[in-house]
Amino acid sequence: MQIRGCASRPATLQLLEDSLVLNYGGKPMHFNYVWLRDHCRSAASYNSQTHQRNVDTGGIDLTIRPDNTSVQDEHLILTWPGGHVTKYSLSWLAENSYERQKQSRVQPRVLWNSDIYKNANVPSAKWDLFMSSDDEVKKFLQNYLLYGIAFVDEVPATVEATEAVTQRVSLIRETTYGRMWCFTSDFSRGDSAYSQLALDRHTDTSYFQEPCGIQVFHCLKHEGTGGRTLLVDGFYAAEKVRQQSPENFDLLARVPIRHEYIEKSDTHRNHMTGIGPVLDLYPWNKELYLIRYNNYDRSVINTIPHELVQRWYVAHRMLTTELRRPENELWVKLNPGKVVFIDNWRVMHGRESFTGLRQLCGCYLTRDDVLSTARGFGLQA
Ligand SMILES: C[N+](C)(C)CCCC[C@H](N)C(=O)O
Ligand SMILES: O=C(O)CCC(=O)C(=O)O
Ligand SMILES: [Fe+2]
Repeated sequence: MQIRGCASRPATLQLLEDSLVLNYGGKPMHFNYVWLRDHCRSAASYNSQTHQRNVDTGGIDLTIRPDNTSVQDEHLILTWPGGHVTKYSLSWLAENSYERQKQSRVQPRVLWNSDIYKNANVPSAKWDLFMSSDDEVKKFLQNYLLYGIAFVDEVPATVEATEAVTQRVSLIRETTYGRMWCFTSDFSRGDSAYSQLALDRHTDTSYFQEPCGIQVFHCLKHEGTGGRTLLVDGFYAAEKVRQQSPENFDLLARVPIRHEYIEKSDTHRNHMTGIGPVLDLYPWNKELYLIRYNNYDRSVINTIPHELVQRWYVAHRMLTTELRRPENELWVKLNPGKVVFIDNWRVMHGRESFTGLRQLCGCYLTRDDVLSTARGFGLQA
């Protein structure tokens, strides 16, 4: 069937056994009949006020086929057995087709090494404007989404002000470390973060089944030396592995690894485990969306046979080599006033060893809420 309207682009339809092929805008797209009934946007099938489905999917005949199919005025019109009519705009179908999804990215990003990030001259937000202007928050979030890190400067050096900054973009994710936490090297918790030791690049809470989405740091005080913060774009490194060795990349994406946090003290008892691959990808477009990399908290590997163990270590080494390239390291001294937001699903953090009193406060944020705020500003997230 070939249909040509005056202002419309040509569209052709081909009816198959359980699906139809729509050729529109030069690309063939396949739509399954059950899918087409299930996604019907008619008032009876879909509540456009609440954006919720009314159709009882469980009641759709799995061998359903439309009695009649046509394209008119840039719309696909289907008449189903029983008379129900479904109307889709061709642009909606194109937008929501698998073929389109497969080609597009969920999250546009700028992958960086130290030079790329520095040359981009990404501005920091300023406390005053950040607290009063939605436009400033929007710009901040755009940078955060692209780079996986973003800064707010001139923030009063208090826990309250730090909390207020985070409330502009998300909800705080309370964990065993508290809601807002403030810590020094006092070993108050059974973890090396509470020491003066250097910490190699890592992601936090890899021992959660869903690692925290965002980490916020604000150094309220440091009377001593060292203590700089290290930031490394894990996705930049992972993509280098993908280029060099698709097999290694694939292994890191397939082999499940356990991380663990065990704390037994007079005041705290915790035993957390999370299981997942080092690299998590969306299956349909192979886009990377999460990296779990914490050599301190990685637990026993006993879920794979020995030949795979050897191959996994080789792949892990390749990733580690990329992560450790000096040109990929961004070092910043977090002075009081500078708040950093870190995408804990993407960007690794670490720190230099230090002397003296160093007080760091911050919190974790829920990823869903940060992304929701971003979408509210019209950003792609
Ligand atoms: C940030 N804060 C100090 C509260 C917690 C640190 C958690 C440290 C843990 N090894 C991890 O990497 O998850
Ligand atoms: O002390 C720091 O700068 C960061 C320590 C750390 O990795 C953490 O708290 O998660
Ligand atoms: Fe950490």
